[in-house]
Amino acid sequence: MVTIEEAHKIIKDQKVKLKTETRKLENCLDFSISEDITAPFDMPSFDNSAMDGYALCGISQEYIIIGEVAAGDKKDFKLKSGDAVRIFTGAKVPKNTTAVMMQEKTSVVGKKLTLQQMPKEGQSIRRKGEELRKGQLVFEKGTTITPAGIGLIGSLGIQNIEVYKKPLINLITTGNELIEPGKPKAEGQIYESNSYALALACEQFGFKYGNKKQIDDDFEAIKSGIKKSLETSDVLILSGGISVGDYDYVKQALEENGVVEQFYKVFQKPGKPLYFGRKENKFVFALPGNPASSLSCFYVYVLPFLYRLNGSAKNGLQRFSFPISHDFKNKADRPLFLKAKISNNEVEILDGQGSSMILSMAHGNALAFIEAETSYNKGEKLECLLIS
Ligand SMILES: Nc1nc2c(c(=O)[nH]1)N[C@H]1C(S)=C(S)[C@@H](COP(=O)(O)OP(=O)(O)OC[C@H]3O[C@@H](n4cnc5c(N)ncnc54)[C@H](O)[C@@H]3O)O[C@H]1N2
Ligand code: MOO
Repeated sequence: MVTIEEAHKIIKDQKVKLKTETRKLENCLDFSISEDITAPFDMPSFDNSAMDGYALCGISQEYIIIGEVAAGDKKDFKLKSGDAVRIFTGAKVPKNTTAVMMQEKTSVVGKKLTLQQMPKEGQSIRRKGEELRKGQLVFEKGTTITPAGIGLIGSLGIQNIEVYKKPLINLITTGNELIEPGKPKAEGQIYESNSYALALACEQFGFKYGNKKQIDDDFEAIKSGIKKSLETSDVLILSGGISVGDYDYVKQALEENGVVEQFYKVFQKPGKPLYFGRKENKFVFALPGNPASSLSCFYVYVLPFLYRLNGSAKNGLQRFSFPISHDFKNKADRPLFLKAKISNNEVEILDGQGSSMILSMAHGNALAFIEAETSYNKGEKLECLLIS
């Protein structure tokens, strides 16, 4: 049995080989970049108008309109004092432009332009390089690409990005009692739900699983299922069959497949029988079968490791401390990850904390962490991991 800190350290200390690939801009969402991205040119790359209106030379109330420039035009006017040019948003401002005045503040008679207010120098001009300078660091290696990030990289004219490959993840659930949702349920059976929760937890954070398999509590079937799944996994996630019952075959089946235990059992609730192992560059998390235990262990241990394999600078769920909305005492000798709900800047520990109970997790949005044998008074701050 290891402590939570020891388990995290063992996971963190694993030597991993990160693989990279080149991906097209549009296929990079949630990938982590594997080399710094710098601006290839100033952005904007030329002074341009922020408004539809008139580019003006000199500060005055009246000007003569000498031409027009629209977005994308290559025309190159050189203004003299008193000149104005009709201009549109995004168009390159002519040389010697002092300011741009939006058209709503102007009136035009023939070629004569009259302003309703005096222009201010530089008004409504987006200056070359005001957002980014050529060579400036845009994204550090390890940054996860968001939609805005894709927009920014695209605006820099970059089409192919060097990213870390995502780990290949396979899922195996075990248990004779498990049947697929949608099928009729016999006495003693329950619907298999962990694979759905785990698969979508992967997807929520930008990871996809390759395949999922449901296997009965049969040693040979579990052993060969693991062998086959390992062939195509960087990370194999199992659920169930990892405790000490007569039909809990997962640990032995992993060992017989050459997986080497890195830790087994963590001093925590839920998720005590959590197992972590490795076979060369393949990693295995065997999560306890109880639905709340498997998902908590995914959030607390598997997710940070997936981020690591993904080359991401992130190391797990976001953590925040919130005042607790009621008194709470952890009477247990183990630290707890409690299903909790953050609302109105307070955290409430929800009813229904059993490891088999997923209702409170589904209604909540956080896991609150409490040390063993610790009390909290209403208003005291409690550390929470945000799950949604
Ligand atoms: N004698 C002991 N018994 C148990 C201990 C212990 O220390 N000594 N630990 C308990 C703890 S803590 C946990 S957690 C469970 C974990 O057991 P397993 O990982 O072997 O899980 P199973 O026995 O296969 O299943 C537990 C529970 O969860 C349901 N389950 C399993 N898989 C799924 C699934 N894919 N979808 C939905 N529900 C699932 C299963 O039906 C069981 O009710 O062991 C305790 N026992
Ligand atoms: O440690 Mo288990 O996950 O509580 O039921």
